[in-house]
Amino acid sequence: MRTRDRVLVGHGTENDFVVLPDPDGDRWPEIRLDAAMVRRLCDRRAGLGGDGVLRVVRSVHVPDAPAVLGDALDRCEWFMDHRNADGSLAEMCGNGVRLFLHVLVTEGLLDRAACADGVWVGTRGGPRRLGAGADGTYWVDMGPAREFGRGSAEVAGRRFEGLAVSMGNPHLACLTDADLDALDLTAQPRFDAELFPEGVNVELITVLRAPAEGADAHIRLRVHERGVGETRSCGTGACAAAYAALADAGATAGTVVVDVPGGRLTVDVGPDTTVLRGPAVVVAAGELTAEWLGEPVPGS
Ligand SMILES: N[C@@H](CCC[C@H](N)C(=O)O)C(=O)O
Repeated sequence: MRTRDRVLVGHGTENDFVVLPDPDGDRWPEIRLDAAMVRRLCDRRAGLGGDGVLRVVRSVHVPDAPAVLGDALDRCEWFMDHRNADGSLAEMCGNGVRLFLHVLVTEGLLDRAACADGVWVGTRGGPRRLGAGADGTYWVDMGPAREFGRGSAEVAGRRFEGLAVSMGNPHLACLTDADLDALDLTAQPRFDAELFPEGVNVELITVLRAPAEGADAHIRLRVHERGVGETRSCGTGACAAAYAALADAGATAGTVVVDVPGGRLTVDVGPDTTVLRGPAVVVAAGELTAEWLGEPVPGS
């Protein structure tokens, strides 16, 4: 009988994840980590609860890694195999990838000193460089934001216009003067399926301090995530929102402080880079029980 499975729960600005260490790819193959298992793990009452699952696996054990990483496969020892809470795959996760690096360090799979200059990690959105800051936070360079038009979303009967931005995954970043606290984000926003054939993460953003020379811009956002629902934070959403706030002010670069319901992130937008910084926390570590897994219970 298989020994019980090690599992961790953690979060980045309260965007929370179930983390499954599977370095050699033999514990959680696709056939076992199917959509139904992801939904069970993320269930907040009958499972551990989370906005998604992160499988910590070496890239060589991920069947689709060569296709998504190409020549970068050699420099990406590790692969962040991310799933949304509904079981769907996502290309990228800005909060998850910081937690992923933190787990590599805390599980003894990577030396923290090795992250000082940055390490490459594989994702379905391509390779990403990330590292540990001296203050205990983590950073990730998402590469440049890619704008692909304007669109709109309907949230609780109200229409919001925004920029379509890819951070590897799709976003609609809507600047608004609406009272963010008063918005009901419980239902899936309606969106333009032609612009977003794979679905979209919708950010509603208010500008607290507009981008200006010599001072960081400051924005606040709420987000409805594809495959999850409203979450307390979204790292790629913060990057898309920072890009949209800068673009609205006619800027293409700058630092933007992003307040999310679960905390604070910082985004540095440069000509070819989007560097996201923020915390990552492991809350608990333990084992899944045979009882929950539906396997023979030892001693019974
Ligand atoms: N919370 C994440 C984004 C996770 C993926 C997203 N729901 C999608 O389907 O694109 C983040 O921190 O970026």
